[in-house]
Amino acid sequence: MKAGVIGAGAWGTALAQLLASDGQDVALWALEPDVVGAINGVHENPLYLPSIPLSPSIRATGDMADMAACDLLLVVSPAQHLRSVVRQAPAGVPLLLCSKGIEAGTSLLMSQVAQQAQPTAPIAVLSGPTFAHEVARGLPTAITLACEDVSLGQRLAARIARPSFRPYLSDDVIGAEIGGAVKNVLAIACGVAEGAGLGLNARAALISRGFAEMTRFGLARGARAETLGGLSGLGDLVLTCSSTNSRNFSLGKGLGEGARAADLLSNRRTVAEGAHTAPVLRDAARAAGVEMPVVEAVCALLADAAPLGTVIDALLARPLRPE
Ligand SMILES: NC(=O)C1=CN([C@@H]2O[C@H](COP(=O)(O)OP(=O)(O)OC[C@H]3O[C@@H](n4cnc5c(N)ncnc54)[C@H](O)[C@@H]3O)[C@@H](O)[C@H]2O)C=CC1
Ligand SMILES: O=C(CO)COP(=O)(O)O
Repeated sequence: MKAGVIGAGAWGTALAQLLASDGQDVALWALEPDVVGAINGVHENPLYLPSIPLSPSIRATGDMADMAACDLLLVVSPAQHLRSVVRQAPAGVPLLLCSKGIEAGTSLLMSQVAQQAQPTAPIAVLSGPTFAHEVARGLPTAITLACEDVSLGQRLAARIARPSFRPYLSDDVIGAEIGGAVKNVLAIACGVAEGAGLGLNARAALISRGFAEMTRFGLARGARAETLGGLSGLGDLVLTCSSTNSRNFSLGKGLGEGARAADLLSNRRTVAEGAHTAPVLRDAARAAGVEMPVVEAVCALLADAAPLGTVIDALLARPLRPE
C-alpha cells in the first residue's frame, strides 16, 4: 500500500516529494492535466512548484479512482474546494488534512467539512510553519499533527516523519485548525504594514495583538491555549507574517502599497487563503461575541470599504485597554 496526496499545488507537491524522499511510491492527484503530464513526463511541477526536481517515485494522476490503491490520503486542496475533492475520494481511508481555512457559507473547519463529506474516514490534521519550497528542498521543518485518536496520530506521525521533517503530536484538532486559518488573515495585515511602510514596531504589534485575537477566537471555539501557542498557531503566525514568500503577506503588501484587492485577486492561479477566510472568520467571531479588530480591518481593506489611512487610524484610535 502507498500514500496518496490529493491536490498538486505547491504544498501537495512538496508533501509528495517529502513522502517519496525515502524511495516509496506516492500517488499524486492533480486537477490540471498539464500538471499530471509534467510530473510524470519530466518530474517537475512548473505551474505550482517550479525549479524543484521531483522524485520519479511520484506518480501523478487526474483520475481519483487511482487513489483507491492508497491506505493514507493527504488532502491538500484549497480550503474552499476541500468538500468537493473529499467527496470524490475513496471511502474509509484515513485522511490527513493539510489545507488551512474555514469554509464559506458553513463556518466549518476542514475536519468538520471532511467528516460530513466522508463520514467513515478517520481524520487528522497537519498544520504548522511550512513553506512548501523549503520542505521540498529538504530543509529542517517541524509541524503539528493533530488527531483525536492518539494511536492513529502516532502511526501517522511515524509514517510521515523524515530526518528533516518532525511532526509533533496533539489531540487538539480544532486548535491546530484555528491557528492555521487565522494566521493567514493576520499575515495579510502584516503585509499591509510592510507595503504602507508602517515599520517593524507595527508588525510586532500586529503579530502580538493578532495572536490575542487568535487566542480569544480559538478558546471560544474549544481550542486549547497551548495549541495556539505552538507550531500550528504562533509558529505559523511568525513565519507567515515575516516574509514575502507568503502569498497572504504579499497580498497584504500590495494592499498597503495602494492596490485594490479586486485587482490583486483577479486572475491569480495560486491561493491566498486569508482573503477567503477573513469575512467568514469576522462573521463567526461577531456571532460568538469575540472582538477581532485586526481581522475586521483586513476585511474592510479586502472589501475596499474604506481608504487605507482611515482603516489604520481607526485601529490606532481604539479605546485604551488592559493588555
Ligand atoms: N504553499 C504552502 O507553502 C502551504 C500551503 N498550505 C495550504 O495548502 C492548501 C493548498 O495550497 P497550495 O498547495 O499552496 O496551492 P497553490 O496555490 O500552490 O495551488 C492552487 C491549488 O488549487 C487547486 N485548485 C484550483 N481550483 C480547484 C478546484 N476547483 N478544485 C480543486 N482544486 C482546485 C489547484 O489544482 C492547485 O492544486 C491551502 O489551504 C494552503 O493554505 C499549507 C502549508 C503550506
Ligand atoms: O501556510 C503557509 C506556511 O506555513 C504558507 O503561507 P501562504 O499561504 O501565505 O503562502
